[in-house]
Formats: sequence, C-alpha cells, structure tokens
Amino acid sequence: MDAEDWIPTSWRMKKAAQTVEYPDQDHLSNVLNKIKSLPPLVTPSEIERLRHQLSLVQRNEAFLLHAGDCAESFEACTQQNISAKVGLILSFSLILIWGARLPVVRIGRIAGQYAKPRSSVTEKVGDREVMIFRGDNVNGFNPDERTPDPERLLSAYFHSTATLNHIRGLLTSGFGSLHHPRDWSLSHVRSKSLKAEYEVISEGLADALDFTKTIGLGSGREAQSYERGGGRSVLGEADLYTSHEGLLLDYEEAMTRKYPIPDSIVSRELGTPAPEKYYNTSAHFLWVGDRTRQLNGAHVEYFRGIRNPIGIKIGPSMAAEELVTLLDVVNPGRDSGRITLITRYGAEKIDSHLASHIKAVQASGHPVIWVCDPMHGNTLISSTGLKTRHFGTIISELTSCLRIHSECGSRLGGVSLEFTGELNEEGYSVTECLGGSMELSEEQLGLRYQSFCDPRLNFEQSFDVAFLISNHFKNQQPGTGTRRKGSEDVLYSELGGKR
Ligand SMILES: O=C[C@H](O)[C@H](O)COP(=O)(O)O
Ligand SMILES: C=C(OP(=O)(O)O)C(=O)O
Ligand SMILES: [Mn+2]
Repeated sequence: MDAEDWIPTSWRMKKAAQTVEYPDQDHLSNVLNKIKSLPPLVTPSEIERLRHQLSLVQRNEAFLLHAGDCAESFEACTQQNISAKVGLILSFSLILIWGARLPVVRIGRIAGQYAKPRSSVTEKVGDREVMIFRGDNVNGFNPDERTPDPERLLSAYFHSTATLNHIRGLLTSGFGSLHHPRDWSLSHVRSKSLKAEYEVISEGLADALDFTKTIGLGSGREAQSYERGGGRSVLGEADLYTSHEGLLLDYEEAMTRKYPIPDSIVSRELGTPAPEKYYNTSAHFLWVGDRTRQLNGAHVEYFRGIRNPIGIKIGPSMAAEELVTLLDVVNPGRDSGRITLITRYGAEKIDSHLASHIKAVQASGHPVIWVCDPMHGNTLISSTGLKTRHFGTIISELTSCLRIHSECGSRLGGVSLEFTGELNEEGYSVTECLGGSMELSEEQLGLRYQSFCDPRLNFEQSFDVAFLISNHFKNQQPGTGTRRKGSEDVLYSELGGKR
C-alpha cells in the first residue's frame, strides 16, 4: 500500500544526497514540464505483473536476474548493442532455468540507467579540476561538457524510449523465443568449451520442446509463435523488465503518474471506482542506491510512495536495526514482492554483515527478496589506473552469500550483476574485469575498456558466472545425488585455479 500522506513532490521537503546543481533553474522547470506531458514508458499492468512475479521469487518459486550496464550511454544506444545486451540477459537466464529448474524473472539495468552516484564531486583531468561525470542524463563524459544540462533529462527520456521500443520489437519478433536460443549470443562466445556447454542446453531445450509437441502437450495458443497468433507476455514472448537507480528525483517525479489499479488486482463492485495509486512509469523496477538510502532522506521519502516493486542497495554501513526501520517505512503493509534487498558488502566484508542483516529481517517478519550484488563492494584500481574487479573476488562474495543464507535458514533469491554483451567493431568483448575462464590479465584491460563508470563482466565472463550458479542449483536439487561439496565452496572450487 502506498502512503495516504504522500504525493510525488513530498521528497522536496527532505534533504537529498548526491544532488545535481543546475545553473539555470527555469530551464530545468521547462524541461521537467515537458517530461510530465510525455507518455509513460511502462504501464501499471506491466508493473503489477512484475510485483506478482517477484512475490513468486520471494516464495522460492522463481529466481531473479537483475543485470546490465553500470551506466548506459546515449552513444551506445544502437541496434547492435541493445540486441547484444538483451541476448546476453536471455541466454544467461536460460542457463539458470536449465540448471535450477526454476523460472527466472529478468530485470535489465536498461532503458533508463543513466544517472550515477559518485564518491567524489570533482576529478582531476590533466591539471584541470572538473566536475565528475554523473551519467549521460546529467553531464557529458567529455571533460569539456561537465556542467549539468537539463536538456540531458529529455534526451534520457527519448533514449530510454528508443531502447525500450527496440527491446519490445525484438521480443515480439521471435528473438525472445525459446525456439531460437542460438540467436541470442553464441556467435560472440569465443571460448569453445563455453560454446559447447551452451549448445548442450539449447539442443536439450529443442528436444524438450519437440517432445512436448509430439506427445500433444503445449499444442495450444501458448505453444504457437507470436507470428502464428501465439500469446505474448510483457514486452513480447519473454518477460523482460526494465530498471534503473532512482537517483534524479526531479525526473522520477515527472514520470510518476496516478492510475487506477488494474481490475485484475482488486475486485470492486460494479459502478465503484478502482482505487488509484502512484506508479513510476519510467521503469518497471527502481532501486535506491547505497549512497542515497538515508532513513530521513529525500530518496527514501520518494520511494515509499510509489507502487512499483523497489530494490534497496545495502552495504557495510547499514546497521541491522536501521534496515528494519527502513523496511517499516517503505513497506508498512508488508506486501510480498514489493522489496528486494540487494546486498553488496565486498568479499572481505560479507561475513561481518550479512548474517546480522538476515537475522534482523527474519525477526521482523518482513517479506523480502535477498539478492547478491557481488560487484560493487569489489572494485579496485589496476596497476594501469583502470577501475576493475576480479572475477575470483566476485565469485568469492557470491559463494559466501550462498553459504551465509543457508546457514541462516534463508535463501538467495537472485543476483544483481553489471555485465554487457557489447562488442567492439571487430566483434570482440569488452575487457573490464580481470580473470574468468578467459583469464583476462591486467595488461589486457586497456584493450577494449568501454565502460563509462564501473567495470562490467563481458560475454564470456558472464557465461562463466551463469554456469557456476546454474551448476550450484543443480547440485542442490533433490535426486541429483549427494552434494559434491559443502555448499560454501561449490562455486569457488569449480573455478579450479582460474582466479
Ligand atoms: O555504480 C556505482 C557507482 O556509481 C560507482 O561505483 C561510483 O564510483 P566512484 O567511486 O568512481 O565514484
Ligand atoms: C551505484 C550502484 O551501486 P551501489 O549503490 O550499490 O554503490 C550501482 O548499482 O551502479
Ligand atoms: Mn556500478
């Protein structure tokens, strides 16, 4: 339930962290008025469908994959990039579905993931001190374009629209069909063994689909392709939801609209109006960052009022009691599927924090989905000065996370990753994170480092992670024989020396 005493502008009475100072306030108001008049990007029905699917994740009936760029850029909004990103999300989820035998709810960090919270306000470029890059919807990556420009908010709206339109097009035109899993990414995977492992899944899937057809199951409308009149779900044949960090509250407010709750959610007597709720129509799912989740701050105030399912990033600075108070504020009605806690402590720190967070939430009775973000607590600067993350450290946090959940009688409901299917002009993957089965070294980082903010896993490294998680869940299934190793090191040991 959203709060009765809440309106989309309530946050303006509170202090916002990570604020952007625009030199021309009238210009900002004009742009925001324009955005308010533009159509929504997503609909209440889609948002409610995601809430429902997340309630399944919360009840252990599905797994959540939240993944995509750290920061999307306007320049990377091309057919090739978007297709590669969607392809990677689909194939990653297929690997999980195959191993875990659980439906996967897919939420992309896509179609609006432009704003970045930063650790510093300024940076040194040569001998100049300039404002730090805050994301394409605030200022330019080029050091000469660092003054915040409100027009970028409008540009972000249109780039989000173009991205989403292409995703919707892809997914209603067979690209998202389980009948074509080879179309999603295989050509870009250069590792023979990863390719072979993926082939096993896609062939197994083709067989399974064939078999169900042969025995007369699934011959109804749901088994038909979209072109032959088959059904479609959110955005097309496969559900794929959009998300971004709800950082720029001016923009989020402008995209917040009041709508009746769709009829299928509330039953009402004929002639009585449906209750209305505030939906953020810029994305299906929004999250509040680790740097902006202050209990009494503007972001929490904004987030408590929207009907969308929300994520909350949690790092080592979160106190267990504060977490429970925060949950009371953003989910007083204790709705299932509303809150996803995305933990990101770092491989070294997870042992000191996660268990106490889980226990406090368990004691409070709040329904939450626990998701592991093994990226944001594990960033380091390489010897060549590039921001990077080590594949082994990422897996180490993920492994500890699985172990701690199991020790606490809890369950990891999903993962949140920064990855990309983006390729350079010759078709090679980016080189931003170290290690993985391709054993990317420090010297190779500079080859194709394309990220505007944090380092992302590339195609091959993402497949490595997908297979590790998938195998982990496969080994946990009843009837798959004894678990090969203690759950604490199942993932890590699979890496065999490839740290
Ligand atoms: O994506 C997350 C943050 O924006 C990012 O990690 C901050 O990076 P910084 O420490 O370089 O500002
Ligand atoms: C800013 C991010 O994360 P965090 O708030 O956890 O640092 C992010 O997910 O890109
Ligand atoms: Mn990031």
